[in-house]
Amino acid sequence: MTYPIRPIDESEWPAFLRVLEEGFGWTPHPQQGARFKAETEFDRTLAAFDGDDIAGVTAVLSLTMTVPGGQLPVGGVTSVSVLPSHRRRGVLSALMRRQLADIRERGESVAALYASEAPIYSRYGYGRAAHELSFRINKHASAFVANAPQDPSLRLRVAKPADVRADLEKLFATVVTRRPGRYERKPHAWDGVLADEEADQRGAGPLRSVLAEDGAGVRGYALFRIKSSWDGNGVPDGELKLYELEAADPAAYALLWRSLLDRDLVSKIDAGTRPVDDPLIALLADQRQLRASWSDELWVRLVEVDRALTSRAYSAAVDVVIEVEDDVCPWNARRWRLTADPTGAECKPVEDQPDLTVPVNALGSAYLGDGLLLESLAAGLLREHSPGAVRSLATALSWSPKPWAGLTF
Ligand SMILES: CC(=O)SCCNC(=O)CCNC(=O)[C@H](O)C(C)(C)COP(=O)(O)OP(=O)(O)OC[C@H]1O[C@@H](n2cnc3c(N)ncnc32)[C@H](O)[C@@H]1OP(=O)(O)O
Repeated sequence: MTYPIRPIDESEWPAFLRVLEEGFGWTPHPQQGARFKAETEFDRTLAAFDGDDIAGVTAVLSLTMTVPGGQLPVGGVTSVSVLPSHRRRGVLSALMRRQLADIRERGESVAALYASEAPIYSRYGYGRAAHELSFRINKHASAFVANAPQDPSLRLRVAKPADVRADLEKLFATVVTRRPGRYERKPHAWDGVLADEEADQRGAGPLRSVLAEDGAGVRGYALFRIKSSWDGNGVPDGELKLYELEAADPAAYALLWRSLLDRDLVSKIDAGTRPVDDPLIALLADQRQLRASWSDELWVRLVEVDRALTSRAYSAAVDVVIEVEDDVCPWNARRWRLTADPTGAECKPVEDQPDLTVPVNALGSAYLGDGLLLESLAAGLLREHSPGAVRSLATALSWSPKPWAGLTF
């Protein structure tokens, strides 16, 4: 069976939303639904129709994402859902193929997404490109190393987040270009970050902020909620749930963490998503106390391999012929010679013998600099024809800091 696919217009939003609600088993509260609609780019939605009814949906957000050495327009794939009555009939596959063709036509060479489940997207050429750590720290075991940075000119300011939105936006704009995977926030995204209706609080009180600043301005901020409680013996046992901690420099970063870890009446700090190379790991005297858990974060798809590979910077020189396997975007499936060094890159179609053969999702997983090509080689998922070719490409593609988006889209 085929299901005709087209973008929806605004009048079809309730039907589009219903498919998302059914797929995710989720009901947005009215303000959440309004924010969601406001950030939807209707000309970038797609719906698969069964007669007059929508059976499956997806959408793209036009993101400006940091990649190694710069920023790039990236198709941020979101809102993927197929009605439970229509699952496993190829609706998602049809939507994904059409969406990738649209993204290419739009001129974006890279697509990215957050996956609800890890097994879904590699078949469409997406690779696991960034990871996150969650920390669950006991305040009483959170001492810093003796040489943690300190800056006496820094002071803390407690403020209602909505009152300091301009400061938060300004600081965020200075840090967003520093780490691959981060993307610029539009006003709707900030509305979501700062949303504070009771349903957003989930029993953990209002959104709070603390800023680190000096005479010249704000150098960092943290956004969090506190769920206060006392145990049966009357000992304070509050929990601080951290949403964001951004800082322009190490001293502001250390001060903000210290202010959270030392918070009175709090015994546990739950940091839901942090980068895998979070400087807090080095600051803590006892890293085991992070009680970290690890998960995939962003998935990346090279929609046009050559343009994507020439749109980022390289850590080292490389000259390899890559044979790319790609069933979903056949224009990528050929041999490419990548010649790159820290001053620039060129990627040309060639007929030469390949140095390595890679599925396109392996390139996506290496694109933001996480160094995952060597992991794929060790797992037997790549074919190396010239010894050392994978290591050479992996070294050139690797980047510091490690990729992390930090906010679901
Ligand atoms: C970026 C985001 O928005 S992530 C959100 C994704 N959405 C959800 O998780 C909501 C709940 N789930 C759903 O709506 C649906 O199950 C979807 C969208 C995940 C899949 O839609 P379907 O139309 O059933 O997928 P489709 O029939 O095209 O499946 C294609 C292939 O993927 C496989 N597949 C689909 N979903 C999954 C899954 N969750 N886990 C493992 N394999 C899957 C199918 O088995 C099929 O494999 P095959 O080609 O070897 O037969």
